[in-house]
Amino acid sequence: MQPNNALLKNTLQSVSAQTGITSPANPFIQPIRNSSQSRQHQQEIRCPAPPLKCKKTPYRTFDGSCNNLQNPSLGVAISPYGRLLTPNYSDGIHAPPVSVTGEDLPLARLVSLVAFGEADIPDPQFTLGNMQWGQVVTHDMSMQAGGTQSKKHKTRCCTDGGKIIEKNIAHPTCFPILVPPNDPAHSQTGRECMNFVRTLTDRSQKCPGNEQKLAEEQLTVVTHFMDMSLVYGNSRQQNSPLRSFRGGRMITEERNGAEWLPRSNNATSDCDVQSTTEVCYRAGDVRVNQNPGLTIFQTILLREHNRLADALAALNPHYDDELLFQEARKINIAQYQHITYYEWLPLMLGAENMLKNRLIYPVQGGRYVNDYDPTVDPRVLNSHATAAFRFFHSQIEGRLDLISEVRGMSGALRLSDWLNRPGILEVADNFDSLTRGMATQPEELTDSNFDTEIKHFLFRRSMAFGTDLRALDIQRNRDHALATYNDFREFCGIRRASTWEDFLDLIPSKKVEALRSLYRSPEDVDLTVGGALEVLVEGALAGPTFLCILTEQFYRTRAGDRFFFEREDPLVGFTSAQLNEIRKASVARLMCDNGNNITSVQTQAFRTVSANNPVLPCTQIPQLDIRQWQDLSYGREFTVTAQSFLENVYKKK
Ligand code: HEM
Repeated sequence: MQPNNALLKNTLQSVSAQTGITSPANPFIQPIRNSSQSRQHQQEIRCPAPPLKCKKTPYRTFDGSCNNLQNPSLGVAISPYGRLLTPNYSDGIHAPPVSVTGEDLPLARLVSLVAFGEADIPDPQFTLGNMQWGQVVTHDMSMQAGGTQSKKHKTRCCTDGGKIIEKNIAHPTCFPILVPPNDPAHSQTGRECMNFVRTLTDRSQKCPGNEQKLAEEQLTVVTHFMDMSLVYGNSRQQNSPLRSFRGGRMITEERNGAEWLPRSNNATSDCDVQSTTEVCYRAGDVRVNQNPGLTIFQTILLREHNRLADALAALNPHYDDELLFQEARKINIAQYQHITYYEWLPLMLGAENMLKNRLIYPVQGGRYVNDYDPTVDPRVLNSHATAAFRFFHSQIEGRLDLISEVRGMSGALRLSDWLNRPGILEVADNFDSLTRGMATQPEELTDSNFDTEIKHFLFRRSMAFGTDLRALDIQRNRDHALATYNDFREFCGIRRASTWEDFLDLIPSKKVEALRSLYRSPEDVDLTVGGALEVLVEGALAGPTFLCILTEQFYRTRAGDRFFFEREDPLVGFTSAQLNEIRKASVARLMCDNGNNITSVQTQAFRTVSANNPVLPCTQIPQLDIRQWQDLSYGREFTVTAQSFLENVYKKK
């Protein structure tokens, strides 16, 4: 079956027409500050040894160790993803899956072109901020080892001219995405190959536990917990260079009256900058610069930390830097977990579904929820990170609107012009205009369409075309050898299909026809593909199979986290009065408090503006009252350290 050329031509034309939209000239003029930081970029990927001893402390470790006291390594940075089902390697250990007939699976790029559309349909209910928060949660929870994501990978599986490098001379981790003949985009430039490097595994990195030749498990290099590791880093070594060690603050750089993320000391390797003076940032996560919306949220969350640290310092001048830092971090993470579980996830997974499956509880005020269960495995599931959660790539919009305080549109950016080039945020009013844009512009409808900007132009770096995120997702599914769509249907209690017609219970007939034209058997359909073609469950933004995986993941992420913010635990929890304040947090409040000069936003910023959700002055958006953190249990004459604070916690019990 031939891909639909006409459709692509139309969309290509409309995208190139967008190039005319405001694309501010290269504006980045700040001198580089030399620092000895951002060592995480050269970090070697080695599985850590288990911690020798876990300390009793109210605070999380940076690397996620000692969250589970019975198994202190569970969920630590640089460890394997979890699995729900046995991997589907064709050799049982390492080789990507093939068809049940023994033949190759259809090319990932062909599947992307034939099974997925690229229609531009704005979502009537949800804003671009909804999509963007999802990427924040993603980056907090996982990052496949060895991936550079936005930066050009050092391992080349294709020549720069787009030809395949022969298997016998290519790097063993190469698994290039082959471009089908007549590809509507790449046939125009003769590209035959898109780079793809396989994820590093417990076996490739010689991690303890897989000395026998067992099936490989891919490694994720960030902590599995929802702990804002993207802001604070995934180890003490990553965290230290991000801290100012004064007043509990993280390092920021002040320019033009605003606080910005600190600059990377190697802009040319960390970003796709066009000059060495162009701004490129560093943060707890190396993906920080990937796209403007992501960098905005990273900045907002960093500014929020410093805002909280300053407020705590004013309230408790006897606290030392470490205590201020850890308390601000604890509040920041709690607010973020609250927003994620009570404001964001209900839109994605459906509030009723979440209540039913104990992902949220109908609690208010300062009431605790004591559902921590040390037997729950908190690790990020491979099927979640590699298939189900990536379905929300469908929400990405290729055009970013610049919106003024009175909610007028003053311009727009083309996404592929600004990937890995964050300096655009420091130009004029762009930071606030794009933040308001995230609260105003609709995201793309969550469906089987993926924006041309990510399907044909991703990371194009001034070239005519780039790579294809949908094809990357499909190839990654095979790299990680996820069990098939049919296997996951069965796992989720849905009838296993034995004929193509059996898929009609969840997938529209046109899409089943597309699958039939691509795959040799219903048994071959990749999870990433089948799951993304299902009709959405009422009230949620995923079909039944993905909803089952996502629900399982977010149950584990809360019930398996000893530090989850709703716990009553006197050591790691909050007082009831403090919990009541945490529950006032919202993404709207974060935008109000941490924009450069944002003075109004709607209360539910993940939802589009409407009569029920009007833009309001920030003064009307509920706000946490930091006075609940005033600590009067010490005399003011001496400095309170994290250690003496802890001793006091014990004394009180
Ligand atoms: C403009 C926005 C975004 C861009 C450009 C983007 C791009 C990418 C890229 C390039 C990868 C790695 C692909 C690979 O090599 O396998 C990736 C991985 C991923 N993305 Fe996105 N993404 C965006 C937004 C989102 C959103 C909104 C979500 C979910 C709500 C999401 C979820 C994921 C997940 C779960 C992964 C795998 C993470 C891991 O390594 O374990 N992304 N994305």
